[in-house]
Amino acid sequence: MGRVVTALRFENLTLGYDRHPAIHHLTTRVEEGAMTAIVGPNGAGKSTLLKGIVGELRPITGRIEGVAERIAYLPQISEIDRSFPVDVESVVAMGLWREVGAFGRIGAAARARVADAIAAVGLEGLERRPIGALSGGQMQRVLFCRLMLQNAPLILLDEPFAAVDRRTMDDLLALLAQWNREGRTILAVLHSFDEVRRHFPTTMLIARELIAHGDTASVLSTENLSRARAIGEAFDEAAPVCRRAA
Ligand SMILES: Nc1ncnc2c1ncn2[C@@H]1O[C@H](COP(=O)(O)OP(=O)(O)OP(=O)(O)O)[C@@H](O)[C@H]1O
Repeated sequence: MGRVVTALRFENLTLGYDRHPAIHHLTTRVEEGAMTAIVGPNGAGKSTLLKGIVGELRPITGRIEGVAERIAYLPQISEIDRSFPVDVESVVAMGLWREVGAFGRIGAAARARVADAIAAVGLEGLERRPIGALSGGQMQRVLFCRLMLQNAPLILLDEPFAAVDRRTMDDLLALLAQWNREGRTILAVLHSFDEVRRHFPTTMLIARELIAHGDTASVLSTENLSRARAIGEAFDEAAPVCRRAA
């Protein structure tokens, strides 16, 4: 057995908006090199959890430990502005900004890496196309390509296969598996249990709180899923701030 190292530790973590908790009292850990799906009903707090990990949201209570210095984060596609007049190659090259700086010139070696990454996601020939003129699947390939260049040990993805065709999803799942084999930790918010069961060995099921976290087959039990559904349905958006002891 290899050494098991904790990548992320959540300690009594509560995250929310205007002090109103979206997810509360989460205590669990994600091991380094895990390939974990985050699932739960609509409004369960899945996107909120990713925002907490990247530091877009500060904990209301509790903490997150072990966050890698470099995180590659793919937000929901709806949060990405595609009207910005920029082409495929430029968006992909942004994946190198940590290495070359925001306004740095890209040298020949970096340019070759960008070209290789574009080829790896099957987008050769589209380098100069404005991102506003891409299909949903092509755009998601561009974003995965940028993630690839970020070369981060921790990769967070929020519904990466929404609005993509079957072929693109299979190609992108293969990329995720490859990144995971390279030792990267992957956390992905997903809705399709088929993909979760087939490709993600571990799953975290949340519904405003942690329902279960562990090996995918046990987490996605009928009992756990109906508990998650019941908590999701019972949640009162107008409820007062949580009173449970911290
Ligand atoms: N910017 C915000 N301001 C206020 N409340 C928010 C904000 N973003 C999310 N929420 C609320 O926080 C709760 C959790 O939302 P979140 O987006 O994390 O859920 P989710 O599990 O990702 O849902 P879905 O599967 O529908 O994308 C919801 O009640 C939502 O209305």
